[in-house]
Amino acid sequence: MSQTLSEYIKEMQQRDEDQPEFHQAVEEVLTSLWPMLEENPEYFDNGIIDRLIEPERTIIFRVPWVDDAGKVRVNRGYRVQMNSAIGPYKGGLRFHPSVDLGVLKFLAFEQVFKNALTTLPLGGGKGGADFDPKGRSNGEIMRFCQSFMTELSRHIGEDLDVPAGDIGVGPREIGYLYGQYRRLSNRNTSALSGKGLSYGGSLLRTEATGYGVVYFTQRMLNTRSIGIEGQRIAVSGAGNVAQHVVYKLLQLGGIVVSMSDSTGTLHSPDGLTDDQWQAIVELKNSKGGSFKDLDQHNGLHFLEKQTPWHLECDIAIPCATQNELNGDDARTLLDNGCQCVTEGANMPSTNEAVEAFQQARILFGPGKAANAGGVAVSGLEMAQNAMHLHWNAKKIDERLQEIMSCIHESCVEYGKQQDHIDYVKGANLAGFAKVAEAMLAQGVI
Ligand SMILES: NC(=O)C1=CN([C@@H]2O[C@H](COP(=O)(O)OP(=O)(O)OC[C@H]3O[C@@H](n4cnc5c(N)ncnc54)[C@H](O)[C@@H]3O)[C@@H](O)[C@H]2O)C=CC1
Ligand SMILES: O=C(O)CCC(=O)C(=O)O
Repeated sequence: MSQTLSEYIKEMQQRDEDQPEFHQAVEEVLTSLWPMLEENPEYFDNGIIDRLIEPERTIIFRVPWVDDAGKVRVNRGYRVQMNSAIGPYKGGLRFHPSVDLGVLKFLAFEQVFKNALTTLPLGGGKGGADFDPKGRSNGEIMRFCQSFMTELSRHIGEDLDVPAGDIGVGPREIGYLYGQYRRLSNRNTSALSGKGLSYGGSLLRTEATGYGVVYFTQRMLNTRSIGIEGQRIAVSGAGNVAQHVVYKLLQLGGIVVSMSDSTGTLHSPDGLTDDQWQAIVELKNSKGGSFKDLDQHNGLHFLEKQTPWHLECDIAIPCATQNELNGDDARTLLDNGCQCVTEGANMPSTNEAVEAFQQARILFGPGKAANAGGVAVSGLEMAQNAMHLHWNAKKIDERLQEIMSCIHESCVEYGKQQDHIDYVKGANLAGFAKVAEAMLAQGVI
C-alpha cells in the first residue's frame, strides 16, 4: 500500500466532507487495522477497505405525515445497507433530530463489525429519521411510523434487511412499524426484531443490550480478578440500555452512583436502590419525564446540565449517545481512579478519550463488542421466528452469556499484548477477519 493511514483518511474525508461521525468511526477502526493491512496487501489489492467504507446501498426517502392540528409535516427517512457479506443487513432505527446520513453511516459501519463478533450470520445496516418523537402524541407517532414504513417496507425482509429499535424507537414504535409492514406485505415474518411478545418477539430482547454490557464488563474484570460487587459505577443515559445495565448491576451488588438524561445527571452518592430504579423506569417509560422533574428525595441529587464523568467511580458505563465522553472527561475519570470503562452506547467516547484510556492501560470495552448483546438476541428472535418457536428466558439468557463470552474471547485472541489486552484492537481485528474472509470468498461485488 503506497498510501499512509493519514493520507487514506484525508481522502475519505474529502469524499464526504460533512460526515464527521463516520470519519471518526472509520479512523478508529483503521488505526487498529493498519499495521496488519500493511503486512497483508491482498486486502488493499482486493479493495476490501474501499468496499467496507462504501455502503452497498443507501435509501433516502420523504416521510410525510399529518400532525394533530391537521398540518402536513415532512421528515427525511434513511436506511443505510452497509454490508451483507455474512448475512442479511441488521441494525436499529433511530428517530432523533440529530439523525443525518453521516450519523447513520457511522452506526451502520460499527454494526458490520459488531454483528460479525456475535458469531451469528448477520450483516450490518442502520436507519432512521430526523423526526423528534419528544412531545408528540400517540396518534402522531403512529402516523409517522406508518408513513416511514410505507416506503421502508420495499427494502426490508427476513432474508434481506431486518431493522430493530435504537434511540427514540422502542416497543411502541416497533409495534406501529411492524403493524404497517404486515399490512403492506400481507405476511407475518421476521422483517423486524424487538417485536412485542404477543406477536413474535423474543423474551429478553428488551433487556439484552444492557445485560450483555454487564456480562462483558464481568469478563473484563475477571482478567484482573475483580467482581462487580461493591464497585462504584457511574452510568449515563436513562433509556433502554442504561435501565437494564443498572438493573443487572444492582442484582450483582454494584453501587450505581448515577444515571443521566439530556437535562443533566442524577447523582446518588450511596448508590441507587431498587425502588429508586423502579421510579426512574416509570418516569422514563410511562410518563416521558425528565430528571429535572424528578422528586429528589432519599439522597438523590440532580446536577443540571452535567454529565456524570466528574463523579468518583471505579467503573464508568456510558449508555446515552455518541461522543458524550471527551478527552477531558477521560482524564478526570482516570484522575479519580476509574479502572474500567465499558461502552453501552455506540461510540460514546471520542477518539481522544479512547486513546487516554488505552494509554492508562485500564480496562476499556468498546461498544461494538460490549453492547452486541442486543443485536445478538435480535438474531435469536429471527431464529425463533424462522422455526415458529418460542424459547424460554433461561435458554436465551444462557445463549446471551455464551455469546458475550465468545466476543470477549475473540477480543482477547486478537488483542492480547505483552502486558494487557487491547480490546479495541481485538474487536476491530476479529470483526474484520470474519467479514473480509466472506468478502474475499464471494468475489468483487
Ligand atoms: N437499544 C439497543 O438495543 C441498543 C442501543 N445501543 C446504543 O445505546 C445508546 C442508547 O440507546 P437506547 O437506550 O436504545 O435509546 P433510548 O432512546 O431508549 O435512550 C436514550 C437515552 O439517552 C439519553 N440521552 C440522549 N441524548 C443525551 C445526551 N446528550 N445526554 C445525556 N443523555 C442523553 C436520553 O435521555 C435517553 O434516556 C445509543 O447509542 C444506541 O445506539 C447499542 C446497542 C443496542
Ligand atoms: O437488534 C438490532 O438489530 C439493533 C441493534 C442495534 O441497533 C445496535 O446494536 O446498535
